[in-house]
Amino acid sequence: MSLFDDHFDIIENILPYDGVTSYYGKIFSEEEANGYFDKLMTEIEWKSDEAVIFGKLIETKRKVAWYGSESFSYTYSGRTKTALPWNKTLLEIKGKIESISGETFNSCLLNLYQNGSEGMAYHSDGEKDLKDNGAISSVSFGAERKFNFKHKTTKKLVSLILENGSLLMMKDVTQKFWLHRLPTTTKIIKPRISLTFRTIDKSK
Ligand SMILES: O=C(O)CCC(=O)C(=O)O
Ligand SMILES: [Fe+2]
Repeated sequence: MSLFDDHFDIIENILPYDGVTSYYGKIFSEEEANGYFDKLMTEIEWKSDEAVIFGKLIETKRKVAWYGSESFSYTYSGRTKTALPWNKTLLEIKGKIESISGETFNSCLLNLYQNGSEGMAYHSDGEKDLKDNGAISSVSFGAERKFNFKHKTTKKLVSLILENGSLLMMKDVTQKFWLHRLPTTTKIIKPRISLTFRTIDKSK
């Protein structure tokens, strides 16, 4: 299948300035997306996330997993993790987003939020192991959730809904100027999985 066989209602840039973040909408059919959701629930080695906050080791409710092309180690929130090898499902999804976007990725952080009480606070993904200004692709399965961006200095807010089977691509200087979060909500009672594909720069 060529790039041009796919037609999406892409929003080229949801940000008004200081970065490029494209929303491709649903890149998988409802049926495909639900199939991937079920596979990822059972195939992925989900673990509670651990973070060191104010010198204390805490466990988050959100579950995570870390996969990659090599057994990369990845440090965030003061903890180092080692990537598991890709499985068939992840390679399929990775292939699809690479063909759509023309970008390549060598690792993926997966998040499982059981319901709206679980989210992720404002942060940017400019970790030192990542390629500078490398694209970060976030694919969503399951419950639709709101997603917010906040500019680091102007405090401008941008909000969108991440649909089942959708792709959001943060590129260029987005991480440098904007924070993003998955806000919690009492309205959502179903689980959501996100896959955030990244590029680890081994020379760093
Ligand atoms: O779940 C999401 O869509 C966001 C995840 C995220 O920001 C991250 O893993 O860094
Ligand atoms: Fe993030």
